[in-house]
Amino acid sequence: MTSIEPAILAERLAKSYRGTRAVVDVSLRVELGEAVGVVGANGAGKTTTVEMIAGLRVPERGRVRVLGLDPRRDRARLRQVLGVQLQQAHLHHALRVTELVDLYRSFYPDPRPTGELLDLVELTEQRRTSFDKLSGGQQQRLSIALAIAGRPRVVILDELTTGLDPAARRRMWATVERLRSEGVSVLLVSHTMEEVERLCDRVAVLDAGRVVALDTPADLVARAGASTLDDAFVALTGRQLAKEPA
Ligand SMILES: Nc1ncnc2c1ncn2[C@@H]1O[C@H](COP(=O)(O)OP(=O)(O)OP(=O)(O)O)[C@@H](O)[C@H]1O
Repeated sequence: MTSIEPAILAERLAKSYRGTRAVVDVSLRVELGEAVGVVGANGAGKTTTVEMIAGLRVPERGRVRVLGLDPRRDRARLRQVLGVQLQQAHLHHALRVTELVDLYRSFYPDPRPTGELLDLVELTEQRRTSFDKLSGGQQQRLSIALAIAGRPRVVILDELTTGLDPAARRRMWATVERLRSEGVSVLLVSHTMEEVERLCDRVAVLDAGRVVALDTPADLVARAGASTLDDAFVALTGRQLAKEPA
């Protein structure tokens, strides 16, 4: 691992599930300290892509490197530098919030303090609540705290704010901005154009398992001859954005 390696390098990834071609050909690169958004309609292949980058799914084709590490060969080292928050957290439901946070902290040599993590995601009041008694948004916020417990250098956030109320969403954005100010590289899957515009340097637009555009938000808008990123998305993919639940 050298310092000149990009944070994330994904080359020509492909993955099918029993005949469904989820990812056909995806390449993307996240430079050190950069935040890249991944947008696309439901089923475009976003989660499958980030799961392959995180080493949670084996690509059928293509190559992934995270800070120069191979997610499969260098699994133990990768765990020390990569934080992953996925759409559905598979956590031990009977454990309390602090127990889960402390369990995750125990995996790392220099974890963030428990109090700081709970504070960042505003779960201090719920610290003694078991995971299965948290609301959906609280579970989501906890999964973000766990993803950053080990001070990762790269984070993958899959639908960071889906299901969060507007105030919680803004706090999550502030958390990502703080990570960025610490030099953390970010790959962020999102359905919210406002979110990627605010948080990301560049945005990859996925459609039917392929990257159809990868550029700064401003250049995507200009290239599509659109006036907003929402409009650019529709022009680039021919699809309406999935509406978030109110
Ligand atoms: N475990 C699985 N088994 C079978 N098919 C799957 C599985 N996971 C995803 N798929 C299919 O692969 C395709 C891509 O799914 P994926 O979850 O990667 O898309 P996505 O862009 O993240 O969608 P969303 O915005 O709805 O989260 C879809 O057609 C989906 O139905």
